[in-house]
Order: sequence, then structure tokens, then C-alpha cells
Amino acid sequence: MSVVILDFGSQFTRLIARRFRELGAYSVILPGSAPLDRILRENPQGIVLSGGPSSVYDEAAPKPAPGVLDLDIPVLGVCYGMQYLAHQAGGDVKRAGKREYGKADLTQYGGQLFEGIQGEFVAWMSHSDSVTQLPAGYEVVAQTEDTPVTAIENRETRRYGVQFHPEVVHTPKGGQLLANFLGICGVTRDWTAEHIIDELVSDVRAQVGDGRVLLAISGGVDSSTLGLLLARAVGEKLTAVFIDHGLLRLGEREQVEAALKPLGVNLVTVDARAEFMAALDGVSDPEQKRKIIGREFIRAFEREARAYGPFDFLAQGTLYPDVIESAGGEGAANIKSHHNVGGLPDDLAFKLVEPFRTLFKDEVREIARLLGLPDHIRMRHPFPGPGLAIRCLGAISEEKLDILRRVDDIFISGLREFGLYDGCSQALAILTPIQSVGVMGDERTYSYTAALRAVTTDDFMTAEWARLPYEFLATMSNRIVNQVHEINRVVYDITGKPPATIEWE
Ligand SMILES: Nc1ncnc2c1ncn2[C@@H]1O[C@H](COP(=O)(O)OP(=O)(O)OP(=O)(O)O)[C@@H](O)[C@H]1O
Ligand SMILES: O=c1[nH]c(=O)c2[nH+]cn([C@@H]3O[C@H](COP(=O)(O)O)[C@@H](O)[C@H]3O)c2[nH]1
Ligand SMILES: NC(=O)CC[C@H](N)C(=O)O
Ligand SMILES: [Mg+2]
Repeated sequence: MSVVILDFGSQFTRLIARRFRELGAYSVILPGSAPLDRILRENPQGIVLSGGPSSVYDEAAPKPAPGVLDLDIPVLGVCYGMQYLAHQAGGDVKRAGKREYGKADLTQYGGQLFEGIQGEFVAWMSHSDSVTQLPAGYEVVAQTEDTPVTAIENRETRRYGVQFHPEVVHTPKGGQLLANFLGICGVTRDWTAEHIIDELVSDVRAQVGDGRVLLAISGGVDSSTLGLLLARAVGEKLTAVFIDHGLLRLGEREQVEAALKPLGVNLVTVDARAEFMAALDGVSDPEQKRKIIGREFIRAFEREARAYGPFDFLAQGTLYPDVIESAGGEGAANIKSHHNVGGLPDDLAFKLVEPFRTLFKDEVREIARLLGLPDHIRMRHPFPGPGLAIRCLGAISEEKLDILRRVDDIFISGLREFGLYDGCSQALAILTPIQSVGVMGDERTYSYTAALRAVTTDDFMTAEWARLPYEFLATMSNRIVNQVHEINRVVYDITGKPPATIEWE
């Protein structure tokens, strides 16, 4: 039993599935045009039609396959999906005079979808078209100032539509609305992270068969959790490879080895420092750096495959944000090439095993908890695969990496010492190429500026800069300038994501 989500190209389709998972419901995303028999194979108790960039009145507008809307099960249309329901039932959809983008308050609401919801309802909108004429059998159940038809329902046929996006965090009561839809569908909400683990294990077994797997492991939460999952799925056929590319933090190699040992995965550490440094020599463009790092990772895995292999599969702890930022979504823009997705070389000889590709970080942490990953790894701040290379702006050098390593160590140890580490989702130091004038011990200095950054976020898709106490920042600034002689100025980054990103490159 499931809910089938038909994808018409929205940026948020995966978030609908994610909200259902949070509510304990199992859902499957299929292409918008999936044939009826494919949908029926999922035993759907309800169908969601996602949003999308098209307009329903366009000739080429995507549609569900014939017969899908004749099924006698509840259907929820979101944005484009609602417009499609209205259009298909004989209503009218037109380009609205006012485009609604961002937050809107519902001026009134009621009906089955909103049952039990009270108080103000903030809805997040992103549309240019609106339903201008209601089809027969439907009634309007919510409105905003600019959009008279913001939610519709037809109780008899159990067809529902919302113009806003209940799946995004900016619609705070959207989860309740989706829960109401699950109730209307009669879905039993017993789908838990344990089920997800069982499903991932059986998917991996089906994909890998008798093949051998090389797991790219970093000591971070995603790949360590994957290590435990793969140990359960394929056991002995697994070799975990940790690359020291010379871009790690102070003492990190030893810490990672010590942390991974008790997990019982078969671990190989590879020293690839010379190869990475040679390949990055003189390269200053951030995308080029990322592509080179992606390629060097694969070349290093290939060398290990020759030594310990052969391996048919390369397993990586890739998450959904890595994919979408690397332009992996339908029509999505390339923000930056994550080394494990957009940075992969074209001639990749391994087949990829990436069971977490559709999940978000907090979901992986929940899986990690159930698989028994120790908390010090589970709650560790993420550290990007390209490491310090994307925090040492412009062309890197051993000297610059060494400066950055010492600054980073002071900042991260300081956060722990002051009990602030767990309150931030991620913290980092950046070495800027800016040199400026200072005065130390009555002498003129002309040295580098270090930047500190700390953010809070759940899913790393959006983030706030952390409001660290001034006293703490003052202590950090003092320690850094006193202990790292190459630095004479420290700044704190006060930009959210968007408009900035978490890493500076
Ligand atoms: N030094 C490394 N050696 C081997 N594989 C790595 C290394 N760094 C990253 N990877 C691979 O790239 C993937 C993506 O890196 P990413 O940093 O997003 O995840 P992570 O390190 O597992 O977790 P976290 O995000 O918490 O740091 C990892 O899951 C892992 O498969
Ligand atoms: O393994 C990785 N390979 C990469 O190429 C990469 N780029 C960014 N990140 C991490 O992803 C999250 C979002 O970062 P941004 O806001 O900078 O895009 C943050 O947690 C970043 O540290 C990466 N992780
Ligand atoms: N987000 C959406 O689904 C948008 C639907 C449609 N393209 C509109 O602009 O109204
Ligand atoms: Mg990492």
C-alpha cells in the first residue's frame, strides 16, 4: 500500500515524499506520465499530482496517463496539480494578473483538508497561473487576498487541490494538511525508519547481487552510516576506502581511523596527497578545483581497485542536496559541482551504489541512530569531500593549507570548549586571499584575513548564520591572531543560504 506522487517537474516533489515519510506513510514518486498499470503496481491508496513549471492550458502540458484520474481513490493536486484537476474537470485556468511568490496568508479556510487546523495559516506560493472558474462539483475551501481560488475540493469524487505548497517548511501547517489527506486516503501511518532500512537493504542486495563493493568512506555521518547499512546488506563483499588527499583537518586522518575501527568495517587508508596536490597546482577557479578533486577521487579508487579488487560497484554517501545542487534535478541549475555527483569524471568505470540519494541529512541521522552509529560520528558537523581545498580560496598551497588547518582547529576546539558545537549545524574557517595592514608589537604587518562561519539548518538546503556570542567570537579572534602569525584579521560571515552558500567555493 502506498501513496503515488506523480512528478510534473516541481523542485519540491521530493519534499512531498519526505513529509509523508515524516508522517509515517510510504510513498513512491513516478514520472507524471506513468502508465496506469505502472501506478496500479504500487497499490495506491491515494495519488498526489505535484507542481511543475508548465501551464495546463499549453498544448504540450504534461498530463497523467489515461484512466489515472478515473481511479476511485483520493487525489490531491498541488499547484500545477490543482490547476490540472480544475482544467481537466471543465474549469478555467488563466495567467493571473498578479504573480504570487513567497508567503501568503489564507484569509479563510475550511473543508476536509483543513480539518482540525486552527489560527492563522501561512501558505508558501509560487505560481503565475490561477483557477479562474471552478469546475462543476467542486467548491472553494480557501482563499488569499490575491487568489480567490486557493484550495478546492470535491467531496463526492474525493478530489482536492491546493494552490500553495504544503510540503515546504515555509508552510508551517502544511504537514497537518498532508496528514489530513493521508487520513482521507485511509493510509495507516506505520512506515518507520526501520522499514526504510529494510527497504534500502533489500534494494542494495538486488542491485549488487554477487558483485564486490568499494565504499568511499570519509568518517562523516553519511558514509559511516552507509558502511553499517552495507555491512548488513552485503557483508564480506565490502571494502571501505578512506582517502587522505592532503586536504583534511588537523589530526583528522588518525581520528577517522580510530572512530571507524570499532564499527568493524574492513578499512583501507590511502595516501593520495601527492596526486591531489599535483593536480590542483595553480588552479584557482572553484568549479575547476571541484572537477579535479572529483576526478582524483575516482582515480584513487581505481588504483585501490587494482590492488584489492576488482570491484564492480562504488558506494558513496550521496544525499539529495548534493544531487540537486549539482543540477541533478529536473531542470535545476548548477550551483556547484559536488565532488561525488557533478564532479565525477565521464569515464567512470564503477556502477554507483547510492542508497541515500533521495534522503536528507536529518533522515540519515535517524537511520544512523537505529543502526547504532556512535553519537560522536552521528552528530559530527559535515565536512565536504573536497575538504580544505574549497575553504582555501583561489589556488591552494601547502603553506596556505597549513595556516587554514591551524585556524580551523582553534575555532572548532573553541566551539567544543564553550559548549557551542552542538548548537551549530556546521562551522568552518576560510582562508581568504585578502591581505591587509595591521600593527602587532609596534610593527607593521601585512597578512591574511581569516573568515569564520557557523550555520544552523536541518537539511542544508537553506541555512541561517549562527548567532554566536560576541564574547566567544572575541576570544576566537584573539586566539587566532596570537597563535597563527600569518593572520592579522578575523571576520565572521553573517550571510544566510540563500543568498550565500555554506562553503565559500
Ligand atoms: N576522504 C574521503 N575518502 C573517501 N571517500 C570520501 C572522502 N570524502 C568524501 N567521500 C565520499 O563522498 C561522499 C560525500 O561526502 P560528504 O561529505 O557529503 O558525506 P560524508 O563525509 O559521508 O558525511 P558528512 O556530510 O557528514 O561529512 C561521502 O559519503 C563519501 O562516500
Ligand atoms: O561531500 C561534499 N562534496 C562537495 O563537493 C560539497 N560541497 C559542499 N558540500 C557540503 O554540502 C553542504 C551544502 O553546502 P553549500 O551550501 O556550500 O552548497 C555543506 O554541508 C557543505 O559542506 C559538499 N560535500
Ligand atoms: N509551482 C507550480 O506548480 C507552478 C504551476 C504553474 N506553472 C504556474 O505558474 O502557476
Ligand atoms: Mg564529509
